Amino acid sequence: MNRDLLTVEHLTMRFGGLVAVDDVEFVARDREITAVIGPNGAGKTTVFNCLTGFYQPTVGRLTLTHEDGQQFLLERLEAYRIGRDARVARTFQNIRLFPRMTVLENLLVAQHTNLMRASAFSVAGLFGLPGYKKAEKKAIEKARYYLDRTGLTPVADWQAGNLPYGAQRRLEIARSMCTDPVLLCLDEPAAGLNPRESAELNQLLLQLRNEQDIGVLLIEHDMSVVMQISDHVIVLDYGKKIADGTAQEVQSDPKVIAAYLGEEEEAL
Ligand SMILES: Nc1ncnc2c1ncn2[C@@H]1O[C@H](COP(=O)(O)OP(=O)(O)OP(=O)(O)O)[C@@H](O)[C@H]1O
Repeated sequence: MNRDLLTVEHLTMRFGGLVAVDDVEFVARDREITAVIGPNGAGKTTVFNCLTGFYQPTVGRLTLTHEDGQQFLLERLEAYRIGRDARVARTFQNIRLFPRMTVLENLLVAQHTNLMRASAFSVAGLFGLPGYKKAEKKAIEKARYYLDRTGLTPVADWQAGNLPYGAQRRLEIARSMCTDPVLLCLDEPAAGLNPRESAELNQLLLQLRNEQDIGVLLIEHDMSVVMQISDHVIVLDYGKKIADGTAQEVQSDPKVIAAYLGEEEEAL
């Protein structure tokens, strides 16, 4: 079994009287795709917002463990440290690229922090430090690598905003990968994709899982994506976890079927 990457314990998020996430617990493993699913309003995005520092959970412990054993308690970190130090990357339901920059530029901007560090945060560093030249070369190599992995090399010089929708989604994933994440959180990556684009996305996510040392956490409504690529599925309903298992297991779970059909649980 792959090692535990993210451990979520007693995660609770209240907004006034509304309990959006209610004592949720799960584990996401390294080199696995873990899907978080559930009907509208189940609390999926709120879980992501707690993991990535947009919200401070009301209660809960979110432990991310790197391969070398170093642990990060995400609920105690500021959002920028969750990205930079704990190495959690995220995409959003709505595409958030720099539309007027080229595809390549989008991938280089993602590596801005590393480049600025190599320049010692100075103009002199930009022109004089050998470390900067090396970092710049590495950034370009990494961008080229992910252009290749995501099939975007032929459109590297296009403005990102002019790409077809499916390619924009792949670029968002490539951009996240350029920040060297150990955990990649994708919020509805298949939203708005046609069946062909959706199949390409499946291939890309499986390839990343197989080739990179990362865990993928996925919120997705498209069940063809969830069932085909997830190693592990967590189902939320009204903020509570109602199922946790393989795609096959949760698919046949009566509680999950009832939640999706809107039936009363007591009626089961
Ligand atoms: N900032 C907020 N303030 C108040 N209520 C919120 C806030 N964010 C989310 N909620 C509420 O929390 C509940 C869970 O919302 P959330 O967006 O996490 O669900 P979801 O499962 O991601 O839904 P969807 O599939 O529709 O995106 C909903 O009732 C929502 O209205």
